[in-house]
Amino acid sequence: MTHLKHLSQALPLHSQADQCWRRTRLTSAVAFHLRIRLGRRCAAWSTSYAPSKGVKCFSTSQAYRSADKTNAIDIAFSSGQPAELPHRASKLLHVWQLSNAKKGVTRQYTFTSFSKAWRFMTLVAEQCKVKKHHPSWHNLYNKVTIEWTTHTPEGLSIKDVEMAEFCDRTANEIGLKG
Ligand SMILES: C[C@H](O)[C@H](O)[C@H]1CNC2=NC(N)=NC(=O)C2=N1
Repeated sequence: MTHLKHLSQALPLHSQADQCWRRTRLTSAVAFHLRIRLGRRCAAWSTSYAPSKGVKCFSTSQAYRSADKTNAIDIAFSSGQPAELPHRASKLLHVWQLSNAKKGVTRQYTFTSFSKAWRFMTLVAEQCKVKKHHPSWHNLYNKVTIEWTTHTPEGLSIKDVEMAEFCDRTANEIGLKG
């Protein structure tokens, strides 16, 4: 390495300046290129698969790829769903858990009384009639456990996500314990 230092020192002054100018141009061109690439990736990541909590714009392509895989592949979506489904589904996952071989989502609500749990179930049942979509659920006193999945086309569909969002809104309006 030392001989390189000697070589550059031996170069005429205008040649050293030229080298320096080239290096500067190269560095800023690379930086610009990286900013564009990473910027695009982060934009794609945040609009398609980013979870609502803990969204991170990863600065390396490796981290981006693994994060992308985790969120895109870990849910078994039904076929023929709208483009916004992965994003809306991933937003649920801070309170819902994947179930049924990752083809469904499940959540347990705890209310302060049986009558609040029953009111919740009544409102959800009314919405099931509207959407023609029905849960698998269980009630024990003030607790309701509910699971959404789609049998045809098999997987997690937009109807499951819409119903899960409806459940969260309704439960919050009624008021949860704690
Ligand atoms: C014919 C009728 O629309 C279907 O059987 C509906 C009824 N409710 C449903 N509910 C759920 N959760 N998944 C379905 O695939 C489903 N299918």
